[in-house]
Amino acid sequence: MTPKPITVDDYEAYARRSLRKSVYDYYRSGAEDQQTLADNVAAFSRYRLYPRVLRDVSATDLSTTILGQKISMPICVGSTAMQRMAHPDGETATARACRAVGTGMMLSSWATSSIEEVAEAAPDSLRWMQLYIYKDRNLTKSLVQRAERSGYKAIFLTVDTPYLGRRLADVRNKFQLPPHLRLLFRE
Ligand SMILES: Cc1cc2nc3c(=O)[nH]c(=O)nc-3n(C[C@H](O)[C@H](O)[C@H](O)COP(=O)(O)O)c2cc1C
Repeated sequence: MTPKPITVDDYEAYARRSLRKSVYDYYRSGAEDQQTLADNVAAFSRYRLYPRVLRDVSATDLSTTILGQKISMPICVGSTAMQRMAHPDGETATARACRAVGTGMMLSSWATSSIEEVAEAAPDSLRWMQLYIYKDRNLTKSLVQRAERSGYKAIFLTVDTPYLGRRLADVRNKFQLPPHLRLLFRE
């Protein structure tokens, strides 16, 4: 039996074994030659945790606040599109997981679950909405209004997508969203 994944690398290996190649490649790839992706991974590997010894550790606490909301640790889930390609529950499962550990989740504008579905799956969770500005300003406005009505606490505006990065793995795989799924803004 394959052991339960423990580290991020274990989960990546598990995903590689479990997902269709085009889906796995979509989740794991960066743009062009992926130099920024490699730089980001290298930057994270330079972080060091300094141990502080001979202190009172009887009640340790990683909690902090973000935009006035308390979270259990300084880690949240950023916007990542099309999560139902990995599991039928998709973004609703991510929202439940974030609630279970007491942190926040940013719902992608390219989510494969609706704004309302995610809110209903984890009603008292901390949720934000990531927004692209569409040429159709009424569509953009209606996404903001739906997020507000469903209790999302903030809008995160993504500004680097007038042109999408060219993701070579997706070009090679002729990546397409599986036909049984729809993007949130196309409902
Ligand atoms: C598979 C995947 C999907 C993503 N989807 C979105 C998205 O829908 N909207 C968005 O603003 N950013 C999206 N991003 C960008 C991430 O939110 C994040 O900004 C980026 O991955 C850099 O952070 P990292 O170095 O922690 O990966 C996506 C990233 C990945 C890897």
